Amino acid sequence: MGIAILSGVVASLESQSSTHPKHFFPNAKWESHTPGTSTPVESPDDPSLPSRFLACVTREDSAKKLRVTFGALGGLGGTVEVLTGRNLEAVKQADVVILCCKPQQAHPILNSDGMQDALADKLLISILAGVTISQMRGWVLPSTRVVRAMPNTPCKIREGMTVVSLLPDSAVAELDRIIILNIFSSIGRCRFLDEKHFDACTALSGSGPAFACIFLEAMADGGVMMGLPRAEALELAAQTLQGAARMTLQAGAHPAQIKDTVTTPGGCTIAGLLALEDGRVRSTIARAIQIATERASELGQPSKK
Ligand SMILES: NC(=O)C1=CN([C@@H]2O[C@H](COP(=O)(O)OP(=O)(O)OC[C@H]3O[C@@H](n4cnc5c(N)ncnc54)[C@H](OP(=O)(O)O)[C@@H]3O)[C@@H](O)[C@H]2O)C=CC1
Ligand SMILES: O=C(O)[C@@H]1CCC=N1
Repeated sequence: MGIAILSGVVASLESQSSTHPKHFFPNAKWESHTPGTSTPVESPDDPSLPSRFLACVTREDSAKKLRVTFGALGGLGGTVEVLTGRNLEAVKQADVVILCCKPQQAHPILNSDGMQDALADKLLISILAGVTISQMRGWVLPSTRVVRAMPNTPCKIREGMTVVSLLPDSAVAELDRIIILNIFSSIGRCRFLDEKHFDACTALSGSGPAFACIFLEAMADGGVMMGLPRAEALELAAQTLQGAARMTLQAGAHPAQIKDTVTTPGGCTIAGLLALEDGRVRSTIARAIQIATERASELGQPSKK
């Protein structure tokens, strides 16, 4: 997920630099550690804009993959510095850290020698499922501003959905909010929501691309069953799902209204819809979100066994 965030941010900065060159600061100090941690240091001209990125991992194999991935982006992607086993060194140089490790790795990482001091007075954005702001506050110094964000993989192509939560008593300043929006609005939609909704958001939009792709793949399979070539079936299914989603997002159409408009009386759509209802597709999908929400709440928590 860290790769998706950093790839999207880099792509966004590239497009800004070509349209608004004066807003782009290639030598500014904004560093980002991904996937383990992601750390920006502020630009001398505009402290809310990123310019330098550090990506941290523990395995040299991962580092090699990251260098290839970011190198292939070209431009700013080639400037991403990938560090192996050097979290502390990277965090010390940074103002903003994005924590992108697995939920159970947060505590050991944040409690490693020198990390609390390195994070003092900095913005720490965790994208971890399950791990609460209160838990993380207990693992850092009071001066570290802790925020949770739940992005999703489409951030990689700047079509992401990110939900951000901060506690009402949070010391998160206006500049932090601008930095958070600069990061996550540049790679898709970004919305602030109360932390009590975080597990549901984790399931719905965080895990959502996986659920949507089951539907996408199944639609394409149906087309293949009826003789369509695989590639065309997938294109038709993907563009159709995108079109329907955009009608809701851009035109404000309710899904039921879109469905009714497609459904010619006595036609083929109602025949297909009834087959879906026979398979209890709605409750199956909704229950998947429920179960995933319940599982999200367990992640990063002490085992009850
Ligand atoms: N995948 C998704 O769609 C989403 C995931 N998330 C959250 O993002 C987090 C990561 O998930 P995901 O990307 O799927 O998991 P991955 O296992 O793919 O990524 C974890 C990354 O963290 C690195 N890492 C592990 N330990 C350390 C460490 N001690 N120091 C530095 N880097 C470390 C790993 O590299 P190495 O193995 O080399 O150490 C790896 O690159 C999870 O907490 C998840 O809840 C949130 C939203 C969506
Ligand atoms: O599967 C997971 O736990 C993570 C969180 C949301 C998406 N992936």
